[in-house]
Amino acid sequence: MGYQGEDTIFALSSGVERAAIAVMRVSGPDSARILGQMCGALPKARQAALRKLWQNASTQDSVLDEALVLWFPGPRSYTGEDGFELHLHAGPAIIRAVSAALVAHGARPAEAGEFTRRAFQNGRMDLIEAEGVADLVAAETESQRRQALAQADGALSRVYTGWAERLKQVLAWQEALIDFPDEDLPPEVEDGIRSDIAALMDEMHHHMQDGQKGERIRHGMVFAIIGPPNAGKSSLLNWLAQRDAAIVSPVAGTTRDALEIVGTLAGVRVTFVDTAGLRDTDDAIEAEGVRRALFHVKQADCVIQMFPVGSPPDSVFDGAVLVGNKADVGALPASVAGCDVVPVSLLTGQGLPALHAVLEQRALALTASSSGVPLLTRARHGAGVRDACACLERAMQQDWPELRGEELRLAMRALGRLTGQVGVEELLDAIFGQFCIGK
Ligand SMILES: Nc1nc2c(ncn2[C@@H]2O[C@H](COP(=O)(O)OP(=O)(O)OP(=O)(O)O)[C@@H](O)[C@H]2O)c(=O)[nH]1
Ligand SMILES: [K+]
Ligand SMILES: [Mg+2]
Repeated sequence: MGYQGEDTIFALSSGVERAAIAVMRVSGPDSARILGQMCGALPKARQAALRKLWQNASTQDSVLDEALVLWFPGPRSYTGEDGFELHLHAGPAIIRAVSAALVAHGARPAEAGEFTRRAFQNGRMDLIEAEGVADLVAAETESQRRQALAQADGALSRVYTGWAERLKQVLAWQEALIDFPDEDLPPEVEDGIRSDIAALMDEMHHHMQDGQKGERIRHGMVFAIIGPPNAGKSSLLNWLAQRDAAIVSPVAGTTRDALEIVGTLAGVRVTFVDTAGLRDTDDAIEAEGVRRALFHVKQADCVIQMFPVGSPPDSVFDGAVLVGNKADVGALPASVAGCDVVPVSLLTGQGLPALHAVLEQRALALTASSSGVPLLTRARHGAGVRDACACLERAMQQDWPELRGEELRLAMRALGRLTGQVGVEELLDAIFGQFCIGK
């Protein structure tokens, strides 16, 4: 038998909004006893059975609900422990009564992430996969769903365990050098070690450079719309939002506070920020708006720089999508300062599908893996890979075989911490505390 939590825990595992059915999930050593006390003889393992639920089945005292009951004996369960699920009618009074009965029989409410934590401690999944489960529950967009599903399924874990396996090989060669210093080991051994380490470092560097992309998918990106007053920035925001989110008027300096709306581009969550028109001004409030606009430019993953016909900008922000507006009233240049202009008219709608396609391409480029390797999705992963890489760098500079071996071992430890194979006890509270109750 694997890890058993001391307590038997329960939680409502379906959403909290009004629904027809509520799923109560129970896990722990007393599961069989408690289920027996509530519904009599246990149903067949992993097969749904319709049962009356009682406060006490043996005396047929107080029927609580009629429910679908699923019995999951360990270790082939989500947590690896004995557990069961009750699919209840979702009335709040039923949920309260069943919860009270579970407590009366000795179970206690689960803490956030406790089911998945037990699954991890029972070896049902590693830490990276557990984090994928948390992301899956929180996924709102297509790209978040795809990324979390792959991670929960072990795609990212396989990258890290693959690196750890290769390091183990390198370490074996390194130990041969330590154990047989006087033998005539061929010089290829030393060369092989160095080139293997170099190849690993190369892959780690690529992975770290892609690091922001996975986090962009998880958290979403920010696209800031900036430009001079009356360029049509708020008009563009409204078109992206498909509603009148921002005030549009012919008065220059209409927008003061930055205004954010959330949408998606190519399945990626994007927050669009409309900002105050950039210009020198004596108006203190407008000046504060300009200061905030420039702040948003710094924070943004992508800048949409707008200008109206007749007023091309002197300079273009680094990496900006440059949009020329009001194509209906005059001609726009094909490019400004070496940057292509996307010509549009928010008034007539001309050029807007093409602009949308450009923005989608940008969203994809900012989130696509450049190496084909799954993206790292959390700062924790970035820090772990960085640690491993730093050890390898020191290993490369080491001439003493023993010291190089030590650095290789430390690099393996850093990778082991990522998947939860070594020394993570102190991390677990932080990681699983971010889960919702019932997962
Ligand atoms: N002719 C024409 N007018 C436009 C177009 N797009 C916007 N406008 C008008 O230009 C004026 C300014 O538009 P806004 O969207 O408020 O411009 P803004 O950049 O947000 O302006 P500030 O918030 O003041 O910086 C409004 O009167 C719009 O109706 C366009 O494509 N063609
Ligand atoms: K305006
Ligand atoms: Mg505006």
